[in-house]
Amino acid sequence: MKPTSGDNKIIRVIRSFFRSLKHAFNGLFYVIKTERNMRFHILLGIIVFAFGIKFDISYFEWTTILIFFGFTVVFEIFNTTIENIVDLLISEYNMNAKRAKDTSAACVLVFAILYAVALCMIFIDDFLELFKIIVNL
Ligand SMILES: Nc1ncnc2c1ncn2[C@@H]1O[C@H](COP(=O)(O)OP(=O)(O)OP(=O)(O)O)[C@@H](O)[C@H]1O
Repeated sequence: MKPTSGDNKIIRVIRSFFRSLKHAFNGLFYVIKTERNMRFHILLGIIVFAFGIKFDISYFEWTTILIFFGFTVVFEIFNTTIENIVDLLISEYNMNAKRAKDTSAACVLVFAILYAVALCMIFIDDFLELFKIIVNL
């Protein structure tokens, strides 16, 4: 059976969707490859995931961790976007470039601090229990 123009349109839409997906993954891999902080967030995420399983945290706690982890990673990606745009626009030293990069980095910092506080609130009891067991050994 011959493909109709409707079929061709669907194929074009699917191809364009996968092309966009490929570009988005290229962006993600670029940030992972170039940003040490991003690799740190991922490593921390894996450790937190392991602790979450070990201490059998609640559904609400998993959701909280997921939201904090997700936003920290997203802010790190945006930070890299800002850095690249600034470098594209200005190659020499410029006070506005400095402020743009510093404030963009501050977004990640503020959220990372809130993430750390949330992790402490979630795991503090489990860690205290573990500490007591170790001390009593
Ligand atoms: N063109 C510029 N003019 C003035 N200051 C700049 C400029 N480019 C970078 N800086 C300063 O140097 C810092 C580091 O910038 P750089 O582009 O090296 O980011 P980075 O080391 O990748 O940062 P991060 O570790 O947050 O990803 C910036 O936060 C800013 O204070």
